[in-house]
Amino acid sequence: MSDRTAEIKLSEQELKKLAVQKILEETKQASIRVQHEGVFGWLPRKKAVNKKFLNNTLIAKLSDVVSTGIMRSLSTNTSNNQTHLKQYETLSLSVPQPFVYHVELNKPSKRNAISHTMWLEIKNCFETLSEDENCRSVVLSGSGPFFCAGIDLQCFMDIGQNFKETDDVVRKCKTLYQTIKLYQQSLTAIEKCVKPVLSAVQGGCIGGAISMICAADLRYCTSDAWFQIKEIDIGMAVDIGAIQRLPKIVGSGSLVRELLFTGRKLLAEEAKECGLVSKIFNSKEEMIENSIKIASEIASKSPVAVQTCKKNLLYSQDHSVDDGLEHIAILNQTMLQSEDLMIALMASVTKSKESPVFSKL
Ligand SMILES: CC/C=C\C=C\CC(=O)SCCNC(=O)CCNC(=O)[C@H](O)C(C)(C)COP(=O)(O)OP(=O)(O)OC[C@H]1O[C@@H](n2cnc3c(N)ncnc32)[C@H](O)[C@@H]1OP(=O)(O)O
Repeated sequence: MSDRTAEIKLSEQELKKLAVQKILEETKQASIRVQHEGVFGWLPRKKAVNKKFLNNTLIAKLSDVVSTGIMRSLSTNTSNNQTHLKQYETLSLSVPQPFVYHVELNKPSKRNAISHTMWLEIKNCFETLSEDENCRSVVLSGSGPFFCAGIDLQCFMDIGQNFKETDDVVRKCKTLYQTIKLYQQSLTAIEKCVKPVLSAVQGGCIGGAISMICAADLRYCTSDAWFQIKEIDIGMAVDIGAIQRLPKIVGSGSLVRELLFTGRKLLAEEAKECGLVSKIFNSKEEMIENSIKIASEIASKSPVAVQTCKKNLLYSQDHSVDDGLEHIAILNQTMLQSEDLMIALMASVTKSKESPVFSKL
């Protein structure tokens, strides 16, 4: 037996002795605890958690994930402004901040009234932005002094023109049904866009434009803004979303009915009071600047977290609390495994002054 083996044997014996001593000591302590706590006193006591140690371990473990995440982000985060922007006839698109898209209804000479082309382009635009990994939030506004005058009245003329092609009621119904469904889908594309949509209203917001902003996530306006569910004055019931969405936004069924049945104007202050808008600004410039700022803050957060919030908000809107909870549990069993969680957690734990960088989604 070498000296070295003897040395180890000796320390093993020593270790055994120490272990026995430790067990006896713990047993003695436990027997004292049993007198006060009953049978649970036999359970060994856990040492107090060393928070600093935990913190450091967490940081060390996460830094690997983060550095690979950041590297991947850096390699894909080409300047957002260079992204090829889709061209539309009735909408104007810009990217005022990284990952923030600004969609403007762009027919100011017609008070941004929604023509057939604009209905189609809104649908296409928001479906595209929902998929676009360069987009994380959207500001929706109207160019010129007026947000939107509702449906372009020419649409009704066009429908009338189509009617001339047949006398048959079923065929006429088909034309109308398809048109209504298309316009509904156009605004639903705003609601279903997984990137939060902030609507910003200046001047008037009439008829179909109210249904439009009801499909957005956030609503702001200027102090000169007014809102009017004008459909009643043109002899029709709203059929593109305000009846379904407005009561869930303002809460007062009485007010919603008053606005629907009378078509009276709702001014900015009252719109804020009832919850239709959450902020009022003094001017359009201030409103757009602040909307972009808030959109930019949203864009700085984990896209996984933001998009999951929006999906679950949307789902929960039309389901029971239990169903909504099940939906988020199923979503988050996947989302919580994303690198985004680690990256955000790391920035939070280290109180980093730099915003965390997330990969595109
Ligand atoms: C299947 C059905 C689906 C959806 C249905 C939706 C229903 C609705 O949206 S109901 C609401 C319909 N909209 C209106 O009734 C608004 C009518 N317009 C106005 O009341 C006013 O024009 C105004 C919006 C209050 C603006 O007034 P002002 O600033 O004084 O400008 P004007 O000189 O009146 O208008 C400038 C220019 O814009 C044209 N225009 C305005 N609104 C519409 C519109 N909705 N459709 C088509 N064109 C509109 C107006 O004709 C003027 O055009 P010019 O060529 O300069 O004459």
